[in-house]
Amino acid sequence: MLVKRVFNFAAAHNLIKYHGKCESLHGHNYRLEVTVKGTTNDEGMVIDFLELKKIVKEEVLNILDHSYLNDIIEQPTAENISMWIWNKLEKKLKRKNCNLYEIALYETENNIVYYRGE
Ligand SMILES: Nc1nc2c(c(=O)[nH]1)N=C([C@H](O)[C@H](O)COP(=O)(O)OP(=O)(O)OP(=O)(O)O)CN2
Ligand SMILES: [Zn+2]
Repeated sequence: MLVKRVFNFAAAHNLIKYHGKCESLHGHNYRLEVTVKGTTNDEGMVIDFLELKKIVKEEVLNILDHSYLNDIIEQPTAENISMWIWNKLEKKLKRKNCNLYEIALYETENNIVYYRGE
């Protein structure tokens, strides 16, 4: 069973190794979807939505929201940001009954990256 929670954060970046308009400093309102896969526990939950929110807030949003991403992630494309988020969350979301399944990062409503650890 898959359980997903949706988050939003705003951040600025410039893609230094990219030749085009995204070389210049600009920002996005990112939509982040974190999906956990597993089986239900005694409480009937794969993972408590509130716990998922706390972990993502502490590990990701408190760092990335309203940040200049280049200070945190080298060449912060949606692909590289997704991998960084995966690496921050994978161990924190590993349980007997579930683990991290997918990161979906929407840079715009049309530009989306999905990462499942490979
Ligand atoms: N594979 C990737 N390609 C691009 C990335 C990326 O992270 N991965 N990033 C950018 C720019 O940073 C940015 O996303 C471009 O955004 P925007 O100009 O808003 O994109 P669109 O022109 O497609 O605008 P829409 O409103 O979504 O149509 C570039 N490429
Ligand atoms: Zn951009």
